[in-house]
Amino acid sequence: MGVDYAENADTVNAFTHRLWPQGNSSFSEAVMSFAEKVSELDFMTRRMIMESFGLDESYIKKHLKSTKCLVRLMKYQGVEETEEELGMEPHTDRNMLTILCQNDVKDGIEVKTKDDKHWIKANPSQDSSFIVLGGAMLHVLLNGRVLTGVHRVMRMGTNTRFSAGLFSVPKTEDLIYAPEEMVDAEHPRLYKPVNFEAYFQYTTEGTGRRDLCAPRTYCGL
Ligand SMILES: O=C(O)CCC(=O)C(=O)O
Ligand SMILES: [Fe+2]
Repeated sequence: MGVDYAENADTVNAFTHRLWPQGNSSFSEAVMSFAEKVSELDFMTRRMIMESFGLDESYIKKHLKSTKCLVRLMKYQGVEETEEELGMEPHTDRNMLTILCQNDVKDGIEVKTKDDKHWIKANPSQDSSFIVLGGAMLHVLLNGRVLTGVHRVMRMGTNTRFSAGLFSVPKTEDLIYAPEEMVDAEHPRLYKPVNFEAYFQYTTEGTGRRDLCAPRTYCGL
């Protein structure tokens, strides 16, 4: 399940109320506290990435204000000892940045190698580690300099895996495009300006649903 605008107490409480009409303040508080703390990590990570490409402070501040956070809570039932089943099909995330954490069930999320040949288990190095994935909009914004890894979730082992993710999602109607600083002779512009909602529709209901190279197909130059 997903809680949109998880940084906002009113929207979180409204979501909680739909599941527990009598209220469930510990659920609301857990979602808001997760959103607040993991958002800090999201902001810090995006800031570091952007600074490393020489984008200036005013651009970064404006960018960080242009996103909202979606918190998703996922459950993958365990399987029989010798079995292995797909829990979430291979995809790339559409948003800016995704930060995932999970319970102590180690195996689950897998990332495809760039040569498209192998799946690598992306096990967190320790319990307190997060998995960070670049989304399609960050890829477009940074003119392809941060990749959007193809990933999937496998169900293996008998234990149930839970994961929680914070997805920073554009909330702006403004078109998303790479600033001039990201474009030069070595890095020609790769994408046309893109409207996130339209891209979302295209990859949800349109022909882009299973397209693992959707940015290129949808807005590639
Ligand atoms: O559950 C996970 O670890 C991954 C979930 C995921 O990839 C997604 O929600 O986009
Ligand atoms: Fe994902």
